[in-house]
Amino acid sequence: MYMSGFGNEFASEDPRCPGSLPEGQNNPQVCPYGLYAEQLSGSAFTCPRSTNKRSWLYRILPSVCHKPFKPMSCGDLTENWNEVEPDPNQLRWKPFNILKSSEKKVDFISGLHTVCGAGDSKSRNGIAIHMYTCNTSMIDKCFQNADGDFLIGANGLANPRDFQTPVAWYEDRTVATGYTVVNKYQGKLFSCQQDFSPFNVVAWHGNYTPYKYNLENFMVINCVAYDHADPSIFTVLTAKSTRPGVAIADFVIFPPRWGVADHTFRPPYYHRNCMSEFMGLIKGHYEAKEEGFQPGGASLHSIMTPHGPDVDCFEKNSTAVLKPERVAEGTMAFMFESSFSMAVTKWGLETCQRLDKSYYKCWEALKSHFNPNWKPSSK
Ligand SMILES: O=C(O)Cc1cc(O)ccc1O
Ligand SMILES: [Fe+2]
Repeated sequence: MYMSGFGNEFASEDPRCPGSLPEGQNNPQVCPYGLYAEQLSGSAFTCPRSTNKRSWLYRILPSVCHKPFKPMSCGDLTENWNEVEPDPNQLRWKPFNILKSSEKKVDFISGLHTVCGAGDSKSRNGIAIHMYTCNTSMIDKCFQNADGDFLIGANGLANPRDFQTPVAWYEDRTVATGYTVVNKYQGKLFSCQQDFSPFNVVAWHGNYTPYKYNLENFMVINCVAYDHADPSIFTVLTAKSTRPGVAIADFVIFPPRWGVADHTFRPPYYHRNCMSEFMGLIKGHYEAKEEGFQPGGASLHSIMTPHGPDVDCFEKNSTAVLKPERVAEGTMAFMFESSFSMAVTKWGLETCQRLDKSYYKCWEALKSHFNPNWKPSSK
């Protein structure tokens, strides 16, 4: 069950415990049902009210009831941005491998591999892009990320009502064999043990919440006259930096839509960007590259690294008869557009063995169409 809305003040009680959310105050001397009150803050206390985020959780036991955190193996999760030498080339990865669970059990945490990033979790200014591939559920184990939320920000053309926040639900479960809480803290993983399930929130209220959003619901706006609008029109979420308009990362998608622009080369243009562009394909074909960029794969076009449509896309769309047509049908590609100049990790460049070494060839056959005798009338 979910509640709909973006940035709302929500309130929720598990229906098994009516009245579990204290009325009129956050800290009654004794909470209903003998629950513990616990605040989860998502902004500094001193942020102006309009940007302040926090939720009040009423739990069976507070989160603090755990044995000390101990460092654990981070696998291929890293924020060492100096592992390999900088590489300004266009990079493209084939679909990342998903191991069979009979080969090796990989859960969400051990399945996290850092591909690239920049900045630093200590100064809390930066970005890291991880690939996860997993084949195993986490049993009696959960994950918290003290370094940042996985994807947050303000809304773009995603309708607020399509953001879905879970209602309160608890399990009152003692785990004698131990429940593991894994914490990502300053780029490293730590784990601790406790003897109960942390999914014990009976009631809560507030505006700092997890949510899910179905990308298929995005209300697409596109050019209805001429020229190619830049992809900011497809922004789902923005992680803002301190500079207005300059994002730590915009999360942008390329959803199915109508292409109707007149006298226009409709696909993405050739460009060099003062931002980094990390792209992934979830399904279908990306409009600027019908081949090579595969679902489950990725690409990185670093700051000022030239890129654009491959030769087939260019030739086809330079001569196409421009009728209204569906673009990207059955497709979902996404991009993190970031103001950070990202470093690629050793895993991303070497260990994963998914780098497409022939990527640059998709532009090799582009030929000159230059005609010095061209006259405006020959248009
Ligand atoms: O490079 C890309 O494929 C992403 C992209 C798409 C687009 O429509 C305009 C600019 C841009 O960077
Ligand atoms: Fe681009």
